[in-house]
Amino acid sequence: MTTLPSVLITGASSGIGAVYAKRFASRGHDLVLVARDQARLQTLATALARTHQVAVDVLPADLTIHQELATVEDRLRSDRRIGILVNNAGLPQAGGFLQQDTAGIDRLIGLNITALTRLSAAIAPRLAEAGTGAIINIGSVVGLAPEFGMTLYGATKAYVLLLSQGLQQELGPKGIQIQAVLPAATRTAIWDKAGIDIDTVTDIMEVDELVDAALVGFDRHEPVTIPPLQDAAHWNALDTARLALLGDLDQSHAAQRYRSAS
Ligand SMILES: NC(=O)C1=CN([C@@H]2O[C@H](COP(=O)(O)OP(=O)(O)OC[C@H]3O[C@@H](n4cnc5c(N)ncnc54)[C@H](OP(=O)(O)O)[C@@H]3O)[C@@H](O)[C@H]2O)C=CC1
Ligand SMILES: CC(=O)[C@H](N)C(=O)O
Repeated sequence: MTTLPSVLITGASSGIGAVYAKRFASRGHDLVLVARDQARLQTLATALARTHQVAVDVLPADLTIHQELATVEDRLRSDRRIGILVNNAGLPQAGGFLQQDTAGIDRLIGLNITALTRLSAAIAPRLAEAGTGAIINIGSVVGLAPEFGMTLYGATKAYVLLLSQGLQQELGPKGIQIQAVLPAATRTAIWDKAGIDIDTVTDIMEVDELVDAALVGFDRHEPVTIPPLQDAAHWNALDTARLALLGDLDQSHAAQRYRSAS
């Protein structure tokens, strides 16, 4: 029996989540796999259990349906073996902002924001009490790039980054490791769901390379890991500029440029 924490991975039926499942299984962690496609989850679970001699549970759930989300929250609250949550399930945006309908907006925000937040909130108190554990949130470089024309999706990923950074501040001192992972274009089924022909994407990372790099960042306890970013100095400069901006805020007076001339 393993003494390592179990890992609950959302969106484990394909792409990035399925590779996280393989990697954590190969490290000897028991798993709980969440997604809608029970058959795919079961096939993966059987293969991983056989290959790595770990226990793999399948917990099918549509995380945009509140009752099904609640089942996963209950599992995170009650199963004390689960010490790592990988918030990976996510939907892309098909079309521009004018093409979004209300049901689609609800679904995208429901999965990319609400489910990720509620699952984090479900596990965090138990991890804080234990003084150990980790939450990995999968964001996207699109969350840094309003220029990419995926405004709604990008906004959900900007939320993932800010939530993760806030949780680092709040929960880091309580012993919980928080990592935001920001992939760029990665070869998975998400492109098809976004209505984009993957063959038209010229620079694309293979999913194994993406997850292996993200896990290097995890093992180094990086708060933010951006596998495709070649020079980490760019991220550091952005963060330094952000802190300088905060230091320049005067809450009591408007800046001179906004004061009337009279
Ligand atoms: N691939 C890329 O280029 C990039 C991806 N990302 C992010 O990586 C994460 C994983 O995406 P990726 O692996 O690429 O895409 P995939 O489409 O391959 O995987 C998405 C996963 O989410 C699950 N999922 C979708 N909808 C729901 C739902 N309603 N409830 C529960 N699970 C759901 C899917 O399973 P099922 O259908 O069985 O429910 C699937 O396992 C996402 O958050 C995405 O935004 C970030 C940057 C780049
Ligand atoms: C299809 C996409 O937008 C991709 N998931 C990304 O985040 O780059």
